[in-house]
Amino acid sequence: MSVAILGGGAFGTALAIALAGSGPVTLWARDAEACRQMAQTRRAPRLPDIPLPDVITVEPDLARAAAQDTLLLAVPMQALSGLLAALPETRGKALVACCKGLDLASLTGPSKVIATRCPEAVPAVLTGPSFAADIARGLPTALTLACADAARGEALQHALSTQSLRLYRSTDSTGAELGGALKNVIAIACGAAIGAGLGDSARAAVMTRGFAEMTRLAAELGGRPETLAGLSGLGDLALTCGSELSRNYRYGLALGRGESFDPAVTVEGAATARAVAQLAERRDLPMPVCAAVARVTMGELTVPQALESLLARPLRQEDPL
Ligand SMILES: NC(=O)C1=CN([C@@H]2O[C@H](COP(=O)(O)OP(=O)(O)OC[C@H]3O[C@@H](n4cnc5c(N)ncnc54)[C@H](OP(=O)(O)O)[C@@H]3O)[C@@H](O)[C@H]2O)C=CC1
Ligand SMILES: O=C(CO)COP(=O)(O)O
Repeated sequence: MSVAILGGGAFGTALAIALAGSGPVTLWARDAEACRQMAQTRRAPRLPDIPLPDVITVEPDLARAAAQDTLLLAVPMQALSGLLAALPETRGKALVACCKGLDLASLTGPSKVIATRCPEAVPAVLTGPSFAADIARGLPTALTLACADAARGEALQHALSTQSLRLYRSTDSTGAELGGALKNVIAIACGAAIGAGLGDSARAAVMTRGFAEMTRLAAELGGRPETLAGLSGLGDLALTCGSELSRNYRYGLALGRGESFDPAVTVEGAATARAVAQLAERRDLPMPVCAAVARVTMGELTVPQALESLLARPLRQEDPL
């Protein structure tokens, strides 16, 4: 199986470094000058401490990179549809989404975006708790490889696992991708809670009620609740809501402290919160934490106002769904 990674940011570079131990890998980035520098210096700008092994070919030409038979899509979620539209023939290829979010234009996750843009390809999702720097350093990591086609999913699981990167397989792409998308929204809420000085107990409450919202929306959209309890849901929620290495969590911290945040940093949870709020409204689903994150990140509510509205909700039974 020949592999190309499309997207030369932190995660794409980390995956390329991890997979380089198994054989040749192609790494495509959209900026030709950045590609030239990476090829020359064997360092990537978003992961500068770890050298690129020689078996990684840095490829500025998208068509040449996309000639490989397995393509790992490691661009931000809102860029996925445009990238897919630019790909040449993808018939029969495995297109593995590595992005975590919902597409604002279609309100769908990456596997549906792939199925819409590239109907002849086999969509899959690689998701779960993993910081790019950990993967690139070869620290032990467990992720979910989800593919509705069980046989192709098993082949991908074996091809993309390494000694330190352990993939578990699933056929529930919807549940897996929603876990990865929604945990970013909850991580913003947890960061805001800590940033506003509300304490660790409040963070645990937000995580747990946020997890109920994740499970509720995933079940509504056809995902399996047990998938949400796995690496792609609960596992990634635990990592992202508790570590300042997470950009979503750090963004939430800044919101809670009333500080600014660098707009150039990739924060997937903000757009995803807006998509979730629209989906929840259309389907009349209670998603109060996600709705609060959407309104705070759009500047419609302050963190104290969001807190007040969450605490004013009627008391209810503790049902996850
Ligand atoms: N970093 C991490 O620890 C993890 C990230 N992920 C997910 O991976 C995805 C990518 O994140 P990450 O690599 O960290 O983000 P980065 O911000 O590090 O990099 C984003 C990359 O995407 C490129 N890009 C942006 N827009 C486009 C576009 N329209 N077409 C082509 N390339 C584009 C950027 O190019 P340029 O530099 O030219 O702007 C950059 O190389 C996200 O969905 C994230 O949630 C998943 C697990 C872990
Ligand atoms: O998805 C991640 C960890 O699993 C990375 O989280 P951030 O995008 O918040 O940095």
